[in-house]
Amino acid sequence: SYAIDNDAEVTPLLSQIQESNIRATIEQLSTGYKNRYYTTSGGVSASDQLAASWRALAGSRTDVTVSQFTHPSWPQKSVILEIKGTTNPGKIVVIGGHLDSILLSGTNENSIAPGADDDASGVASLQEAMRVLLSSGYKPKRTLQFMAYAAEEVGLRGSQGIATDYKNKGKKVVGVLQLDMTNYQGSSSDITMITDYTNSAQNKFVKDLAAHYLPTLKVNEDRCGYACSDHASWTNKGYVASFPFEAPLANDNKLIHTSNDTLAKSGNNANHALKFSKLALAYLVELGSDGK
Ligand SMILES: N[C@H](Cc1ccc(I)cc1)C(=O)NO
Ligand SMILES: [Zn+2]
Ligand SMILES: [Zn+2]
Repeated sequence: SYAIDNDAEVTPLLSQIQESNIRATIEQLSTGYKNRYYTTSGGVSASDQLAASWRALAGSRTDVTVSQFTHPSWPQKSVILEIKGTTNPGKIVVIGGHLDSILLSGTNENSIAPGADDDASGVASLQEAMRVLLSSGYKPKRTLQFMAYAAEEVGLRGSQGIATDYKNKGKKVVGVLQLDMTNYQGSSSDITMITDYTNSAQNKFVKDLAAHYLPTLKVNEDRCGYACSDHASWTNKGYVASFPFEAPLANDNKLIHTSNDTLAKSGNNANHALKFSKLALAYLVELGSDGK
């Protein structure tokens, strides 16, 4: 069962989450490259530059490491930042989003695929939670891992490679949260919990976290109908995963996978992504602070 009993730590950290930082990261990722496709120079550079910026956020903390996960059959690497747990480092809490972008019409070296919502928004949301946890000096009991997956758009391939590796090595991942598309508010609801290819007990925990820490937010649920993002890679390997999404299926961002998936289409702000960044921080601290 999931306890929600770390208000003393979570509440002050939540107030440090800033929309302007999330917006800046979405801007950088969606305009800094023509595309972030898993086989192009833009896709490779985006991975390398994200690793560099996460290393900068890590600063001099000796309990933090940044690595790139090499995938043998394509050039874009996934990026992983780890904050090692203090008393229970063998238990791992994972939060992820995907780094790559795509054009439905086909993607080559010069394609314009900004992927601002899909999924710069998810990476930016988790990165802002990471920044606050790192700069505050917060030390989790369990290990926290932040992941920017490669090659999600071409079959959840980066997360599948990582989840398979973790399973083969018997790594104890206690929970996974996926952030894919967090910044387009297609409906009046704030957070839509995806119920297929996810874990119902953890989904309830995430809903309870929203009710406890973000009580003004409207939370509902919906199905994807297929393995629609990286949470499915973890679920398929027997891990516990949840996927809070930007809107019900019927109201999701219709501009994804086109050259019009830009920050401008979300009002040039990250107000919606801000909610997911706060939810992510609450998830990481509540699950990361458990001694067992
Ligand atoms: N198909 C997914 C986006 C997506 C995810 C959930 C729902 I509901 C609708 C759409 C994708 O492109 N992920 O990169
Ligand atoms: Zn996506
Ligand atoms: Zn997509």
